[in-house]
Amino acid sequence: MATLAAQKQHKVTIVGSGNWGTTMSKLVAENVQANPHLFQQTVQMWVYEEECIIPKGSRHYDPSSDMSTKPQKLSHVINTLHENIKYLPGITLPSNVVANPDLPAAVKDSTILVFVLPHQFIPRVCDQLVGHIVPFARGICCTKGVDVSEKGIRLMSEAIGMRLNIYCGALSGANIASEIAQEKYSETTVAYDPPPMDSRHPTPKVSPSSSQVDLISPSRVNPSSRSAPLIPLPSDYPPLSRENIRKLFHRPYFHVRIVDDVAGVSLGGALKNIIALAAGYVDGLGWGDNAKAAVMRVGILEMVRFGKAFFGDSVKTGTFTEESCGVADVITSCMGGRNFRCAKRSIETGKSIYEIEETELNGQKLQGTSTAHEVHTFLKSQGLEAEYPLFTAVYDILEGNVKPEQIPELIEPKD
Ligand SMILES: NC(=O)c1ccc[n+]([C@@H]2O[C@H](COP(=O)([O-])OP(=O)(O)OC[C@H]3O[C@@H](n4cnc5c(N)ncnc54)[C@H](O)[C@@H]3O)[C@@H](O)[C@H]2O)c1
Ligand SMILES: O=P(O)(O)OC[C@H](O)CO
Repeated sequence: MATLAAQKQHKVTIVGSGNWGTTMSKLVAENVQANPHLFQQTVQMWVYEEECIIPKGSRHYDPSSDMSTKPQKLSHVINTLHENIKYLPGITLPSNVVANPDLPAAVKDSTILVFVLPHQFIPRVCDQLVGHIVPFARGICCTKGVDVSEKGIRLMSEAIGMRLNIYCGALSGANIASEIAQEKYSETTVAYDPPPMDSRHPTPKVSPSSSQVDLISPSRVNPSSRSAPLIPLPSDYPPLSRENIRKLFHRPYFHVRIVDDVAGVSLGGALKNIIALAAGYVDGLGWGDNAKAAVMRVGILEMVRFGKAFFGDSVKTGTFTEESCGVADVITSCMGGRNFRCAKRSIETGKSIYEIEETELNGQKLQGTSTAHEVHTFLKSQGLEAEYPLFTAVYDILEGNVKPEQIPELIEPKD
């Protein structure tokens, strides 16, 4: 009788430990416990090390303890208290989350790398990862942003995939981290279109109602732009099929829908942050919900136009209009996201949004401000600023070239 080859389990590392990074670590750690045949039981969480002190309002505050009186390494505090007191206070992390400030050690032998850093840090962190990851690792990018350079525009998943020569999918949705950390129901979209070599078993249907889940098409990350061909996953690991990737993220409170449109999912997450700034501006002016809905409508149209214009036919309109990563993320971000809140506060207080970010976010980072600049740089290089009046208006507001009160005239179609 034939014996089955001994199966290894995938080691998972979360690269990032901010508000979303820590939430991701929590839900992934719960899922590896639920799937011990697929995943190793410890989830490494890379921490960009800093010193912190337990604040007075924390449930862990104890004036007789060093942690409450002397600055401590954040990674040490997380591993001792099982709580990220700085970026996700009040949430207990499973004990199988291990905070690790040593990047090469955190990713050593990991076959699944989940990237959850603010997008401005991705290129430098990827440079530090070169030579330290297994060559057959696969990535999932949960970062919302784009990578703009003199060469043009790339998705963050592409920036990761090309730098590390790995396949990288994307996860994005209407996902305000603090709600998910409290296990309140939400949906997300995972774009995972794995190389055929990863799906040794037939890919099961994920949701019969989705028109997109059955499609297996070539990777959107152009393999020719890699320095070498993708390295197949060794056969003693479970296949990294869509279903197994889904098992890593899906929770009873975090519902995953899988699509194959990596570009659409990534662009939805990046561009909605510009729209959320516009929504914050009009709300800060006291213009109410109709005005917010107007900038959301125009923003969604620009998002679709942008995707189709610069990422080709692989981008599906439905990704923006039907999935959590599109319209739903625009809505949630324009109601309660940090970009929305900080833009609104900047109008209400007369302070710059950068000052609000610095003084009110306790180290958390806005993505919309830099994305507005990056998208503008790219559009200008194409001579197409006028085709994207809302994105351009937000850039001009940030630069002080126009006032938020001018948004209606700026986004009005020109004959
Ligand atoms: N927070 C959310 O609700 C949420 C939800 C979905 C997606 N996202 C996306 O996830 C990504 C990460 O956001 P977040 O909310 O986890 O982070 P955050 O804004 O809460 O925290 C900032 C993080 O950046 C780290 N950092 C600071 N300087 C650094 C450096 N030089 N190099 C590397 N890291 C550094 C900090 O240690 C911290 O972990 C963003 O792209 C964001 O848009 C966030
Ligand atoms: O708080 P924001 O504005 O970074 O948005 C958070 C998430 O992206 C919402 O889905």
